[in-house]
Amino acid sequence: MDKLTIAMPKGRIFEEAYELLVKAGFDLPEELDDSRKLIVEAPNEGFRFILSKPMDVPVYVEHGVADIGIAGKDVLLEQGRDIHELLDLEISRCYIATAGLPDTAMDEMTPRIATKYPDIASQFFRSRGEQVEIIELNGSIELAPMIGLAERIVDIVSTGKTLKENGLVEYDKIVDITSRLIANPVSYRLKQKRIDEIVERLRK
Ligand SMILES: Nc1ncnc2c1ncn2[C@@H]1O[C@H](COP(=O)(O)OP(=O)(O)OP(=O)(O)O)[C@@H](O)[C@H]1O
Ligand SMILES: O=P(O)(O)OC[C@H]1O[C@H](OP(=O)(O)OP(=O)(O)O)[C@H](O)[C@@H]1O
Repeated sequence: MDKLTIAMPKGRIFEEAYELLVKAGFDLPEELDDSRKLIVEAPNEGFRFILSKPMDVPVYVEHGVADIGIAGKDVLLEQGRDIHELLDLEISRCYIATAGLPDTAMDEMTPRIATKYPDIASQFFRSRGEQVEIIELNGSIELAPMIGLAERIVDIVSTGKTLKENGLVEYDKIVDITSRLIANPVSYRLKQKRIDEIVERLRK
């Protein structure tokens, strides 16, 4: 049987995704959860896991070097890649929102928006007919309004703790986010039976 390659995101989605796979009864090697290896075999399942940055999971899947993978809906919306979304895993729940300093209007000619999600942010402001300048950052997005780099941010909110502790408030909720099981379209066609079995076990 052909080995199935599964792209797993490292970082905060990993723990919940790993737990979900264990709950679904998959026989996973301990080293998947407890090593620095980037390729981990699960011989009893006929799987091979590759461990990548969350933003890179859809890249591996789109190029077909991973058959399936787990990715945040935020990453899927931002990248708009040619992949199939198979299942909402309902893990790593959060949402994307605009936020900024309290009681501030966006009354500049072209307000600056700091974000890790330039596409989602542009689309949101375009849909409201507002012209903005997008400033792309890689993390600590909440810093931007505090230090005068931007009037608003577009970022993930989960507990709201980061906004609160930095004296920021939420303005608009843009979209709810959870992690999804995704597949390469060709892999899905060729290995549909095995992939559907995985989907069914995870759905339960
Ligand atoms: N606060 C949060 N609560 C729940 N899920 C989150 C939260 N922040 C991000 N996520 C989800 O987890 C994914 C990012 O995970 P993580 O923070 O580990 O990676 P990252 O942002 O690439 O971080 P780093 O670059 O520090 O590795 C996002 O795509 C999103 O779907
Ligand atoms: O609402 P909360 O529960 O506080 O979570 C939201 C924070 O979590 C994420 O940041 P992350 O920890 O990934 O840090 P980074 O943006 O600096 O990478 C996100 O970008 C927010 O800053």
